[in-house]
Formats: sequence, C-alpha cells, structure tokens
Amino acid sequence: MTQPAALHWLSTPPAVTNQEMRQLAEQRQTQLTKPPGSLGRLEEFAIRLAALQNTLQPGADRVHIAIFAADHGVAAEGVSAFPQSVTGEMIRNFTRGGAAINVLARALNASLEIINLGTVHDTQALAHVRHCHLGAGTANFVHQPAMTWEQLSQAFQAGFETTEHAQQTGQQLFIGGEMGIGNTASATALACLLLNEQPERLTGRGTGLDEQGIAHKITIIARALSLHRPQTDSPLDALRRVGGFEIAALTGAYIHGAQLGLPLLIDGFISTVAALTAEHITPGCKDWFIFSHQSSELGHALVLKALSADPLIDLQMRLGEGSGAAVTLNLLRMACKLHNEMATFSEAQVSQQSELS
Ligand SMILES: Cc1cc2ncn([C@H]3O[C@H](COP(=O)(O)O)[C@@H](O)[C@H]3O)c2cc1C
Ligand SMILES: O=C(O)c1cccnc1
Repeated sequence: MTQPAALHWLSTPPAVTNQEMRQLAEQRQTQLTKPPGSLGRLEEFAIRLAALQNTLQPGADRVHIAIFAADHGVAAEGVSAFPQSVTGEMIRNFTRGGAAINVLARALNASLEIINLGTVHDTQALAHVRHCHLGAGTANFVHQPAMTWEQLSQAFQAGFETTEHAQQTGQQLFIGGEMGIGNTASATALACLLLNEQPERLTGRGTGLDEQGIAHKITIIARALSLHRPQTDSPLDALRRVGGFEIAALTGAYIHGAQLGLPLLIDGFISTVAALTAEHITPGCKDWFIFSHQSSELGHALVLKALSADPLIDLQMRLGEGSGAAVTLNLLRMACKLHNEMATFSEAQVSQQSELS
C-alpha cells in the first residue's frame, strides 16, 4: 500500500514568518537602554519570537506541553538499558504527577497533556491520558516496517489534533516531548536514513548503555538499515519503516504547528529527529523551530547541524519528556520581558552611543 489520502494535509506549506515585524523588533532592541548586542542571544530569541508571533510584544507565558508515549518492537533486541515495561509505568507516573516533566510543567504554570499511542502492557484504562491506541507498540523494525501506513496516518492525526488544540486555546508556544523505551534506537535509525549516515556516527547511550551495549545497538541498527535503506523511497516511508508511534505523532504535531504559525520549542535528540523528519516531509517547518538544548546523546550534535541549529543551552541533559525545552522556557520568558519592558534611550533620557565610536 502507498501513502493514504488522509495524509494529504502534509503538503500544505508552513506559515510565512513576518519579516517586517522582525525588523521592527531588531530596531527596538537597538533603542533599549543597553549597549547594542549586550543581551547576547536573549536579543536574538526575543526578535525571533516577535517575528513568529507577529507582535512587538512577544511572550512565552501561555505554553502547552504534550508528551507522546508508545512502545517499540525493537526493544526486544536489547537496545535499551531499561525494560520495555517502563514506558507504561512512566505513563502512570505522568498521570500521578511524579515525572520530571510534571515538576517542570507545574513550576512553569504550563498545561501538560499525555497522549498514549500504544504500549505492550495495558495502559488503556489510565485516567488523565488521551488514548489514541494504534497497537501494542510498533513491530520490530529489524524484521519488517515498524508501522503500517494506516498506523502512521493515525499517529499523524494525533499530532495534528494536538497542535490544532494548542492554537485554538491561544497558546503562545508549544513543547512536544516523548516517552518510549527503545526510542533512541528508532530515532537513530531514522536519522541515518534521512541523512544517509552510518549508525556508528549517531548511536549513543540512550538510558545508559555501556560500551558493549552501544556496540550491540549499532549492530541492530545496521541490520535494520540494510533491510530498509534499499526500499525507502521518501522521508515519510523512512518514518513508517523505522520510526515509532510517538515520533510520528510528534512529527505531525510539528508540521501542523508550523502550518498554523505556532512557535515550537524543540527538546533533545528524539524530538530533534522528529523535527528533522518534519522538515524533510514539509520543507520550511524549521522556520518555526526554536532549539532549546544540546543533549548529551551522541547523535544530537550531528542532527542539529543538519538543521543549522544552535540551541540555547547545554546542561548535559539526556532525559527527553520535553524536559530540556521546559528548562529553557524561563530564558525565553526573560528575553521577552526585557524586550517588552525595558525603557528606550529617549524614554529614560539616557544618551546613546556617540557617533565617533
Ligand atoms: C525511568 C525513565 C524515564 C524516562 N523519561 C524519558 N526517558 C527517555 O529514555 C527513553 C529512551 O532511551 P532508550 O532508547 O535507551 O530506551 C525514552 O523513553 C526517553 O523519553 C526515560 C527513560 C527511563 C528509564
Ligand atoms: O536527548 C534526548 O531526548 C534523550 C536522550 C537519551 C534518552 N532519552 C532522551
């Protein structure tokens, strides 16, 4: 079967960013009572948000965080330091407020939504979760495509609905996150297909593999690539063959967010691979991405480079769940406040830089 008609919305181009607003915001930065450029990258981020939000008063107060969770068939190959049951157990933890992202969402006063796309252990009865059950995890992509076209299409639909709802409820920024044991192997295989890379250059520790574990993970990914690489005919097909339900949903959320003109704050390795996939499927999406942090997962630097991305911070985090993006949110909030609330030279009657210098 080929690409279903339900995926036609993917060819709608991303929204166009407002370059005039960008210039106005740049001008305002030069008029604020500080030496030009002295707030460094905080200036750049306020200017970017002004252009993306189409306002001279950018903000990151109303933020929605969505965590997409699902299991991976490739976990059966022993590619994670943790057992597959952890995906379902963590979904339960999210519902009880005990995960890192719960703590961060509370501290940031951001809304948090958990989307369960399908786990091996039964999690379908959990309350406070949006259930979009596509199966008991993906198939093991070492032997066959991870998903059917129908499953891929439904995962995209779950992502579409998430950013659609975020936009309708007036959110200024969207953070996507993921949970799924084995998903660094899936994201690595996907990045290898999209960037025509070898797994040795991208495979990292994930949840904490040792050197032997990494060597085994590389062998598994290489085996999968030798099966899928010759048959993959599009970025969408690459995602279907070696991706995960949650990675596909995140990709769909990013594409639709970019179509709506919703700024998207991107988390670590897995989320950045979803962002790369979104850009390959619907070129121009990356105009709407703000890269939050550099993860210590080995492949992240290379994938960021492929997107010409220079993230805000590097705290050597490697958790996922949208946690790195959430941690940088206060920096964006400060950047906006400075941009919006500082006095200009003329308002404060402070002399500007002399002509001679
Ligand atoms: C308790 C726990 C909480 C997590 N939260 C995110 N991840 C992260 O680790 C997983 C990917 O690593 P790998 O590919 O090595 O399995 C994903 O679920 C990711 O979100 C977690 C992992 C664990 C163990
Ligand atoms: O960078 C990430 O997102 C990441 C890295 C390792 C494990 N889980 C997530």
